[in-house]
Amino acid sequence: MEIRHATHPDELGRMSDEELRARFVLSNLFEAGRLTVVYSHEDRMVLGGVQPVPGTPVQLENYPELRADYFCQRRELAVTALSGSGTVVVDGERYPLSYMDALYIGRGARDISFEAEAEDTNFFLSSAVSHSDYPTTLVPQAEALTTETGEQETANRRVVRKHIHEDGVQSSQLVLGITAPKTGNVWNSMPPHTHDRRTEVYAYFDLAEDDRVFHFMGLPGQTRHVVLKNRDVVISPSWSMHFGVGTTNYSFLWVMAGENQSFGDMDQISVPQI
Ligand SMILES: O=C(O)C(=O)C[C@H](O)C(=O)CO
Repeated sequence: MEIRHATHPDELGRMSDEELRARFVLSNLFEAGRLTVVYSHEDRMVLGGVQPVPGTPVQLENYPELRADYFCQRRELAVTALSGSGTVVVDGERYPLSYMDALYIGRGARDISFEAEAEDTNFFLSSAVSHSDYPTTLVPQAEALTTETGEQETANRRVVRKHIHEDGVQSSQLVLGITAPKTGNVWNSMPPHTHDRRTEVYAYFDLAEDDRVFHFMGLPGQTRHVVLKNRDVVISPSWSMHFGVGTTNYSFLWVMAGENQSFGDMDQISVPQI
């Protein structure tokens, strides 16, 4: 399991573009028949991707770095389908997952595997340390709390779906949803914000081969950016702004962990402050 260390804001301005990507961007998480996971010391989140081949299930391993008897001994896990459809099997119970469905798996689940029904089925994994037991629960896309925000005039009208959140499926730390700018809209998370109490990870998807998202990070007045392709993932430390603009519209999964689970606990940054 690859380890990504935590970052002080002072380091950001000194990093080369390559160092920036090596610290914050996870590329190539999704490879046919493989499960790839990365341990981030930002709120101890584990992030991963699996693209099972139909007919060949992939088992969630126990990684020695966790010093645990099994992956979810002290952790909760969310599995979200970014494309395709399949089944997540948790201790013998089968949970069908289609595009934009999410499965919350509570602490204590021992035996977890991933099966694909369709070609190009991609499941994104996000996990945080858990101090409570909450039931494993499927959240189909249609049952996510769905709202719209932003304005067409400023190219940021978008649909925000919340799958795991304070007023919905309970978790110890994870707060997770999917946002999709509408056709002709390209900006996300405008105006930008920080939430010093939570790390946030964005996994961009639904991008065509030739499209890219320019994702901005850093302190106000000290922004850096990374250029991301389909299914690239970017880690935002709690002190960092996180917003992006695409060469087209796209979808992105956002997942947070940290001190609280309050979605509204954020400090807005006005555009001139960026
Ligand atoms: O487009 C948005 O606005 C978002 O989806 C914001 C994310 O959910 C987020 O960054 C929450 O902190």
